[in-house]
Amino acid sequence: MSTKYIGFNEVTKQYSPEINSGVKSISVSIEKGKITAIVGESGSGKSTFLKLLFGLQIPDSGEIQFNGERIKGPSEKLIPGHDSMRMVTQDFDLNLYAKVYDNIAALLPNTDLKFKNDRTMEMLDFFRITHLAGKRAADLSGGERQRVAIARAIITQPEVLLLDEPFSQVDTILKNHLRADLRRISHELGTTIILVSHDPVDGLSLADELIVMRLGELIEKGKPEDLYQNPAALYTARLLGNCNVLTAAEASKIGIKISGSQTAIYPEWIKVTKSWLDKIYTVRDIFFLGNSEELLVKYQDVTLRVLNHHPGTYKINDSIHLAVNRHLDFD
Ligand SMILES: Nc1ncnc2c1ncn2[C@@H]1O[C@H](COP(=O)(O)OP(=O)(O)OP(=O)(O)O)[C@@H](O)[C@H]1O
Repeated sequence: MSTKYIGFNEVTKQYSPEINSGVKSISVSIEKGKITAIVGESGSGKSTFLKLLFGLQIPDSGEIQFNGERIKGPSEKLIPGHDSMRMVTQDFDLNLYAKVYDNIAALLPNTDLKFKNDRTMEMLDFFRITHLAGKRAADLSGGERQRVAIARAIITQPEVLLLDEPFSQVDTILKNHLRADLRRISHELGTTIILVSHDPVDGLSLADELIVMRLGELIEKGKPEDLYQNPAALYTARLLGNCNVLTAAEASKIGIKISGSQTAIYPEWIKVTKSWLDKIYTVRDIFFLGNSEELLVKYQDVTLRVLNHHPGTYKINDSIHLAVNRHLDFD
């Protein structure tokens, strides 16, 4: 049997015996060279997962293995944290009064100064921050600091890069850059990247694998497309897709027979049709999304959100017909 690259085996960490906290009985493996995103609502245990993996927390029970060896807890190491991993936290951990160049170079020893300088310049170039080399970290924007923090984390070529909420401080344009940077790190350097995000869309668009967490438990793991299209849990569909959720009675009212007690319908699975045989829905509100719009429609007391790719076609109070192409039923 081959050794798992990263493996959690029945890992539990509770911060307090009385209240539900931390993570519970997590068993999962993470593959080398992939980008894995841990997603879940606030307090679901995502950061705890990352801290346990890096060795900043020790499990109450169970074990975490990396390359066949147990991850040591903070009390077992002189400097907490695994030597083959680097973690970028939300506060970036930069020396604010040092220049960008020195923040990055400081991670390399002085034994080979040419190598140190070449490697630092390479990192600055890789992250398109050469022009910031002489600026103090304190004078950078949030997005710039983030790139410096990631450059600093990968200059020593760690096997694993752990990122806690990397997208929390960046706007949409920077988010696109950061996403591309992380893909490049993964593809060109072969670094295994594990990131935590409270916005599942970030995970959907970037990760090779998603781990879905809720209340400290692992709900499911899989490829983003698979989890989006065929989630095992309603929680996953809600988290990833902002789906409509109907009870069996509500579904029946709009002519859908389901096999469980609830059904999930993504807004893009509903089409506006021309058929006069279908039920008549009333457009109650319209939310412009740029290249599409979301229609809030109502039939009796059932409200649905529908994605319309042709903004401007409908007005509030218009009567429309709908066809539900797909739904996911849950017990
Ligand atoms: N040091 C701590 N002491 C006590 N409870 C903690 C501690 N750290 C986390 N918790 C609790 O453990 C649970 C999981 O927290 P964690 O930070 O891992 O979740 P998260 O999914 O990363 O949340 P968020 O998205 O809000 O950052 C939460 O209920 C939290 O309140």
